[in-house]
Amino acid sequence: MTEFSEWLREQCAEEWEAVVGHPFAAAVTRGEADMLHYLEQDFLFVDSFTALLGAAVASADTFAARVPYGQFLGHVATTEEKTYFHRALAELGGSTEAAPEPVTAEFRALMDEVRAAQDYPRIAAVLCVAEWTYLGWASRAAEPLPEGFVHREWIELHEGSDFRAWVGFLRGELDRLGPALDEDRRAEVLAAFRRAVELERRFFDMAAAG
Ligand SMILES: Cc1ncc(CN)c(N)n1
Repeated sequence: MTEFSEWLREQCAEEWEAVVGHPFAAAVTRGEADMLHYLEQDFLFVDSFTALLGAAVASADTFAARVPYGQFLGHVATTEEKTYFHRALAELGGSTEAAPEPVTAEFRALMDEVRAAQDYPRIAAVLCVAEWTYLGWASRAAEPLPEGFVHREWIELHEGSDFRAWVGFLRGELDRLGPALDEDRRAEVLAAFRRAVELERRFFDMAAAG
C-alpha cells in the first residue's frame, strides 16, 4: 500500500516537480542565483515557520514526536535565525524588515491558519512540504558546492544526513497519522499539502523575478 506521504506527493506530482526542478533552485545549486530578494522574503517566511514548529511541539499526539520538533526548532532558532540570515543579508546589503510580497503573505497565512487551528495532521503536512521539497532541490546540487557562503550554506542547511533524517521523520509522522484519518480529514490534509506545494512554486517564481 502507498504510504500517506507518498500518496500526498503523488496528488501534486506535476507541481512538486516544478518546485524541486525550479530554475531558481537550480541556479542556487550552481551559485548563480540572486539571493537578495529571496532571502529578505524567506526571513519573513522563517518567522511563521518557527512558530509552526512550536505548534507541532504543542499539538503532536506523542511525546516521541515532540522531541524531534523541539530539536529542530532549536536548530532553526540558533542556526538560521541567529547566524545564516543575518550574515547573508549583511553580505548582500539586504534588510530583515522587507515588506512581504503577496506570496510570502499567503504562505504565512497558511502556516498561521494551521498553527491557530492546532491541527497536527495539517501542521505536519505543511512542515513536510517545506522540508521535503527543499531536500528535493538541494540534493540535486553537484560537488563541489559553490564557494560563496550565501549559496553554499543555504544548500548545506537543506542537505546532509541530519536533514534527511528530519524529512524522514516528517514523512513518517504523516504515514503514521494517515491510516487513522477518515476520507474528509484526508481531503483536508491534502488541501493543505497542495496549497503549500503551490506556494513553494510561487515563492521561487517570486525569487526568480527578483
Ligand atoms: C519558502 C521556504 N520553504 C521552505 C524552506 C525550508 N525550511 C524555506 N526556508 N523557505
